[in-house]
Amino acid sequence: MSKPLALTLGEPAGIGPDITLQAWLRRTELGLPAFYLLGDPGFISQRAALLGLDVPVTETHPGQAVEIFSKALPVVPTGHRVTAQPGRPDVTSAEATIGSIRQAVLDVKAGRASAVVTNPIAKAILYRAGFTHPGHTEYLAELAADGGVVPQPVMMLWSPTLAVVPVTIHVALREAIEQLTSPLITSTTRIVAASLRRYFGLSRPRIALSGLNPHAGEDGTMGTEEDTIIAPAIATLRNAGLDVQGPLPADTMFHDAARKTYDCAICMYHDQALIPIKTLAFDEGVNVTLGLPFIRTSPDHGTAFGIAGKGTANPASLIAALRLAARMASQAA
Ligand SMILES: NC(=O)C1=CN([C@@H]2O[C@H](COP(=O)(O)OP(=O)(O)OC[C@H]3O[C@@H](n4cnc5c(N)ncnc54)[C@H](O)[C@@H]3O)[C@@H](O)[C@H]2O)C=CC1
Ligand SMILES: NCC(=O)COP(=O)(O)O
Repeated sequence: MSKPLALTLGEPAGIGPDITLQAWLRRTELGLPAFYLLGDPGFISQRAALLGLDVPVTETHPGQAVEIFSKALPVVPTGHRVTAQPGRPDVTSAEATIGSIRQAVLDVKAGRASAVVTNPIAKAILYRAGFTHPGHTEYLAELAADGGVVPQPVMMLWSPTLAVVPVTIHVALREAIEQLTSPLITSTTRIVAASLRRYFGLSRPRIALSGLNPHAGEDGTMGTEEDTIIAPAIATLRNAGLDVQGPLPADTMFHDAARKTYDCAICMYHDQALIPIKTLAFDEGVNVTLGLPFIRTSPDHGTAFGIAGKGTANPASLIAALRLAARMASQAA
């Protein structure tokens, strides 16, 4: 791969810096794709020293990152000084965190990077600093807007054993039910099907849609959204030639045999989708944003403030995110 991956700073008081350093240290052993970190070189050197990790850091620009990567961690400065202490987040880091996401998108749009990989952010901390987007997923869609048109971003959590998509994303459960419509389900499913074809090489992806209510509504006795919203969406999708099954009871669609019948499970709300994958594949799960004009992946976990700066953070999910971004980029090339 000729272009590097652009890796964002994330919340600097969290484990993002720790897992970035650990991933770089394992680059040769694991044959990782080249990446550069968008952040403050001095800050990342300090975290390496705190963790006792021998990671040389080189301040650079994206064009030199691939060459530098074998010898040092390439860091592209964003112009924000970072002073965060592990486990003690505060709003003063917010601009550095947000600035690195903005810069990563500029880099990928300008062809300087092959994909965006994000380190975890602490949403509540960014909200306190005035950030108005629920999370990366929605913010990246705003940054991807073309001529004022914001694409629909779709959150997919992917692992070798399971891929899941929540139709509604970062909203309260009550609001998720209100947001649920047949057009939202069909547009989400179309984006998922197109992305599985384009980036994952599945010529005819098999998609399973969950119900919303217990037992998928039990014939309308435990809720009617299956009949009034989800089944009509499935009919539209089948008429368009997509391989879609459902609505399936969410409690019985994730066991071993059931998972073999589909390539991706589309669920109606955040926890319905994310609980099964984080239970089955926390270490290798990757959060992918579909529907954007560029590739974005991320570890499936959050900032883990309790273990930041302690040397116990597992870099496996970030490593999986780096690998998947590179795989998607080469599949799409
Ligand atoms: N993509 C992103 O930016 C995401 C950000 N978050 C944010 O993270 C913050 C904390 O969220 P939580 O629900 O506590 O989830 P979390 O994933 O940060 O932590 C959950 C548990 O898993 C452990 N853990 C997480 N990652 C680990 C790793 N790499 N190695 C070892 N142990 C690990 C933590 O120590 C904790 O016990 C929130 O502010 C949330 O908004 C959460 C998920 C994704
Ligand atoms: N639970 C997943 C999550 O919070 C990740 O959100 P995003 O920041 O990638 O939009």
